[in-house]
Amino acid sequence: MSSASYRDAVFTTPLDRIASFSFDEQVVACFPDMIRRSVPGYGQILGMLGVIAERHLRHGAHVYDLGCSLGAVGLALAGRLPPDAFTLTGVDLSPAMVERARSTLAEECPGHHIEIVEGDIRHLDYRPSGMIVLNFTLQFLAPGDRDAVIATLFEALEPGGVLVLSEKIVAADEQENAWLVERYHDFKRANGYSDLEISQKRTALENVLVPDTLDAHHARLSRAGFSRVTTWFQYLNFASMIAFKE
Ligand SMILES: Nc1ncnc2c1ncn2[C@@H]1O[C@H](C[S@+](CC[C@H]([NH3+])C(=O)[O-])CC(=O)[O-])[C@@H](O)[C@H]1O
Ligand SMILES: O=C(O)C(=O)Cc1ccccc1
Repeated sequence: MSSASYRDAVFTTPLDRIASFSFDEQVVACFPDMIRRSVPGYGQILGMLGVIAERHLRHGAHVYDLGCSLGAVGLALAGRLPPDAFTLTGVDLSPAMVERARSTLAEECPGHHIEIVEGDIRHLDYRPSGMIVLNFTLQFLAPGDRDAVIATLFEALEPGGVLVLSEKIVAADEQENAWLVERYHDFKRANGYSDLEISQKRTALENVLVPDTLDAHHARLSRAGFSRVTTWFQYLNFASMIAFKE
């Protein structure tokens, strides 16, 4: 079992051919560093998820963390809520992520009821739940698959349940979007990434991470049946929404 975590150097050297970004062993080994240096507000969003769970979760309710990567959402909830407050299923498609999430959670929160399942969130048999979190995951699904997943999650939520959706977003206005993307690249530079790393990763993410506008997210959530949707967080071109089921 290797639990060492490395600095993200995935795109540091010039690559002849830039392969599509994938959540493989190389990414898993540096993922905590990669996501903290690349997603504005990542730590703040995780902290707030615990607060949202405290406020909205019925005692003992079930939580899904979809696209759980290394289980950060489960860890955040376990850090704020006692073991009997909730059960949680983390789901991820990447075997390397799942293997490491399991060992981390077993070590960090042994008393909590958290299981990690290797699977595709598009084809899961969901059980009734009080809270479903997609923390930067929907953006990796083919755009044509997104409506059906959100509709399924609406059905899985109990009345009073909440869906938290964090996403990289695109602004509809071209000038606004250009400014946000430029400042996002400045944010990455300030976090130690070189121009080469920024540009090679951007190429690797083309057609892999396809962002929607905030309006498209709100419209999709409304179509699925959510009566109220609030964007509770935005930092540059990264946002988090909460959708309420009546
Ligand atoms: N169809 C799918 N089914 C299951 N998992 C998937 C699928 N597609 C992609 N994934 C998984 O979604 C995760 C997205 S990362 C989430 C961060 C985490 N939530 C965090 O709070 O640290 C976000 C990012 O890296 O920007 C990866 O682990 C993929 O394997
Ligand atoms: O780095 C980027 O450009 C992002 O959009 C965030 C990100 C973080 C981790 C994996 C993939 C994308």
